[in-house]
Amino acid sequence: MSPSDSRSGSSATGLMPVVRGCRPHLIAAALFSGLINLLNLAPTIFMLQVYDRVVPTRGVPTLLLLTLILVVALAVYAILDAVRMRLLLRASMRLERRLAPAILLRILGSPSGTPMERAQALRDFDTVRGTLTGAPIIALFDAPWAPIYILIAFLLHPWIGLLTLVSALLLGAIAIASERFTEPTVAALRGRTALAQREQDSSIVASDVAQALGMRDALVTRHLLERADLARRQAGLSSTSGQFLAVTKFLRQLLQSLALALGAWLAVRQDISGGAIFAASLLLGRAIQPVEQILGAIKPLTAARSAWRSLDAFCSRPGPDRATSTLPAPTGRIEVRGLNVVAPGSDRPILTDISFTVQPGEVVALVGPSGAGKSTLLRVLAGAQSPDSGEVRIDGASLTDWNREQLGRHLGFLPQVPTLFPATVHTNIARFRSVLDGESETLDGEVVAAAQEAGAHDIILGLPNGYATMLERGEAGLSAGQGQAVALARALFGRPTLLFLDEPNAHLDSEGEARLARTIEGLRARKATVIVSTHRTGLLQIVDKVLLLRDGKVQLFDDRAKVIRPQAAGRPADGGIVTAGGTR
Ligand SMILES: Nc1ncnc2c1ncn2[C@@H]1O[C@H](COP(=O)(O)OP(=O)(O)OP(=O)(O)O)[C@@H](O)[C@H]1O
Repeated sequence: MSPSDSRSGSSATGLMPVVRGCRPHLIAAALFSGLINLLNLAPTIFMLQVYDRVVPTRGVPTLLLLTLILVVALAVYAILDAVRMRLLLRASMRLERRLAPAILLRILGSPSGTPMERAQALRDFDTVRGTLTGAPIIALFDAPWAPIYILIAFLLHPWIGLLTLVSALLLGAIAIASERFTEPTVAALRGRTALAQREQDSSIVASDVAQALGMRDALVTRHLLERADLARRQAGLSSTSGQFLAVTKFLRQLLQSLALALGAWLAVRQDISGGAIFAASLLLGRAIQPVEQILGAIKPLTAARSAWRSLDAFCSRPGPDRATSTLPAPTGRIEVRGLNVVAPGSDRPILTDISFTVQPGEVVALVGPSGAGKSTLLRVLAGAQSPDSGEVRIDGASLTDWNREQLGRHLGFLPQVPTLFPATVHTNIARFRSVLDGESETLDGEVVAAAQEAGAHDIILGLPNGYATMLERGEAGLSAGQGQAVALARALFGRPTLLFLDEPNAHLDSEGEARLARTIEGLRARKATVIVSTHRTGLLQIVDKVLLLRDGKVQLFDDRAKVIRPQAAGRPADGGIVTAGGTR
């Protein structure tokens, strides 16, 4: 079963519907928390009974019975505590099962947000899921039980009840003040830490280039400054939280001792029994414990809440889960109508009002100066980037109506940067099909066929482990030409009928270019539609049409024969484009 089949929670916008599915576990955990908190009173009651019943009467059998009851109560307490943790674990697993596929699909399958925002979304999810099984959530469940302890304290004596109530309110107020003080810093720190981590990761990946360009010291200084700033803010936050914690600890000790003193005074006045002196102190401790726990849990709970909000906002954006139709395999007709793309975060046009039609089996060369928009156009055609307006139709159906996974199997895309994944060459070429369908000889055959069609078979056999060569860091372990050859084989895997190739000859020698020309001839022979961008002119001799882009606009789209100057025998192919305006 593929993730797209199992994303039960992905169709709803936002996360609440899925979280509602965890409600039974959370309600049960809350109920168990109630029982646990009631059983938490067992030692207090035991002590009251021992002082007031056993000691005055010297009743050893009563003591034995009371001890037995206490042992049973504490054992049940321990069991319930373990069951409560199991319930929370199951809620967390459920969240993982129901939400992780939807979030991963959104992260990997939709253009929602920048890559950094998408990476952050998964970290946010892990924070939320982790909080569900940790001490902070337990503190939340225990908090409502403080009033019960206060009530019992009132039953002991109104003065003891009042002191317990005041103590809980005082410590509660400190908890709230601490939250108010620290929340903005926690949120800001979280964003800055994530940014600093991403910047450090980028520097590590590009450290070789930085060294070559003499940028090492500057980068080290930049990160040190960043780290110093973060450390300063973290220290400020810890110091504020620490002060609140210190005040809380002081008050706790003081109030418990005061409870003891108050109990003793009431006992001297014979208002309460001797046992109630210690019970008063214990009860006060129990009543303020949940408050203290909440104080300690504020930081993680605030972080989890802010992670939750960002995740909810991310999941409320348009996702990949629009209902799409499974259509017949495309024949390869491409219609582009009024396509416009602007640079992200600005209104600078990259592509303006692009319209053209390519018939099945045609080979089109996409040419134009650097920055003309060729790569952007190919990315839009392949569905790797969404246009700001206009549309691309494949066999009459808009790209947005196609089931992307289905269309992807009929589509080959060679991006300008090969973008190989950390896996074996085989897995890369097979587009990770083995993960869904398992290894098979048929799959091996298809991989080798694609590599042969791309002219990459011999290159791959020359790698240390051939097709099993592990690309630890994508194409980093390969030469530029090898990386491009593997990426071309991946584009040709599964004999696609639509091919979008971005400068496939960028790293090829003349022999490689001739091989590429044969590959494209082969594609034309099997009626595949090919749009290939190139700066080199050799390929122009074998295409059917030429599309010239300049400043993001179509300058010319016509049959090759009408626009390319024929190649003179014995001359290197310059393939100059001839238009009414002269040679380009
Ligand atoms: N992510 C981006 N953010 C902002 N501008 C971008 C982005 N990607 C591309 N551009 C801009 O879009 C324009 C077209 O870029 P594109 O890579 O499509 O050109 P190209 O014709 O393929 O160039 P080349 O031949 O050098 O590869 C350029 O001006 C580039 O600065």
